[in-house]
Amino acid sequence: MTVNAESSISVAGWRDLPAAQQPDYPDQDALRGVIEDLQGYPPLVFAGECDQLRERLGAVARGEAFLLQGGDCAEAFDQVGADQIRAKLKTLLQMSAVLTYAASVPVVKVGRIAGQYSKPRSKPVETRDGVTLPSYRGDSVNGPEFTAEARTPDPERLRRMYHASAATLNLVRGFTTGGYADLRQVHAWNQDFVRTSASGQRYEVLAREIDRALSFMQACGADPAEFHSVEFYASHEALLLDYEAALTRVDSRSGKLYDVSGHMVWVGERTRQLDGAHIEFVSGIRNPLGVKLGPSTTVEEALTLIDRLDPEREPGRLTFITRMGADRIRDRLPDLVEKVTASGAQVAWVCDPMHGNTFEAASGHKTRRFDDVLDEVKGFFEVHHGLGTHPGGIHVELTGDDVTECVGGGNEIFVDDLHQRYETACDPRLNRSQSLDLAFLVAEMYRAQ
Ligand SMILES: O=C[C@H](O)[C@H](O)COP(=O)(O)O
Ligand SMILES: C=C(OP(=O)(O)O)C(=O)O
Repeated sequence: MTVNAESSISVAGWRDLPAAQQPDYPDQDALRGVIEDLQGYPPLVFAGECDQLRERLGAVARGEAFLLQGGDCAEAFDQVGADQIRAKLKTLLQMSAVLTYAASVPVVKVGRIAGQYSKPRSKPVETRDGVTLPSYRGDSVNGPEFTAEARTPDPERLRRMYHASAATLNLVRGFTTGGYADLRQVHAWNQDFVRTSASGQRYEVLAREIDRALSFMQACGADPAEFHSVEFYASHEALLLDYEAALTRVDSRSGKLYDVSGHMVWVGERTRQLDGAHIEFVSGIRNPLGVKLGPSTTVEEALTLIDRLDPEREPGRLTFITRMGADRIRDRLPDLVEKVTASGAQVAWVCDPMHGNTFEAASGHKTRRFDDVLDEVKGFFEVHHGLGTHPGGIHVELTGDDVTECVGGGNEIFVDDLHQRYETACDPRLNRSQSLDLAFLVAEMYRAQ
């Protein structure tokens, strides 16, 4: 890889276009200094890994695999610890084991991890007791504390994001290849969950079937390498374009540009304007791309996004992550899927059942109901079943910790419990038990089809 893509093949076109949701840095010289440094830092991921993920997502688009994408709403610098990273990974591995069995296809595992530090916000400022300050935009931009100092965008935080992402990826690579992800161990954790969770009985049949399948494999002497390590990829929202551009490099093998800040990047619902900087930027990189599609998305927008981002119609290049809301998915999704499919494009369709289902509880906590999350996934499966298309996966905000941020689930959390462990830096996440509930329930849906 050569450094600084902007001096060779260009991704610089985005600079002439309006870029939504960018921080207003008071010190532009400091920003330039950090960006120059970042341009010289080593890649966090390799182009070949991005290509491999694109191939895996190609299988999702063709209906031969399922995508499990999940992790924090917003990673935080003070949460880059072994325990937190291990707990997230453990939860994703447990979910993936259940889904693999139920779907009988490979599950492509992608974390919202090692780079998910930047948040688009509905409002640029926040007012408390008559004091107005810039909104918190993620640890890569400013601090969550409500003081003028913390809320002032600081470019040094971009450097911290790079180092936090590198440390996280390093540990994730160790965990996923160094024995921690052994399928028998993951299955034992799931059995433990089934035994101890309030809703566990419901999942006993499935857990027993998985147990028998594993025992059968063992009796046959089958012990494939895939049982002992997993492929795991990192993704985040490509929001801060100065950072993403600084980490965009020319791949020496192909001469093409890759954003080496993560394997997959996505463009969010608030920044996917067709004439905006974000779509222009990602159109120039070879990473597999996601685009979030909310309930206002028109068929024309979806088709234009395909023309811009996947002109070669390459399965795996583009994933549409729909986030309609439980009450709208059955209305809004069918037309999009039908017309996109009729156009001949082979995108992967993935359901984010979180972002269309947020509401504010009387206590002031932003929350989501587990039942709405589940209902949106159900609607997603129903729509695809009705059209004969592939429900390609789920994209979920979750943590491995026992937080109390979303209400409902097997070990029911009530609105009055929210204050107990409400720790998210931005939006509410499913906790470990709710995440596993979701995996078992999605597995049941898959089998019902
Ligand atoms: O995670 C997504 C967005 O950043 C988040 O939903 C925005 O939340 P806000 O409406 O509180 O700004
Ligand atoms: C901001 C996010 O989602 P959306 O763009 O769908 O609102 C997110 O996934 O963090």
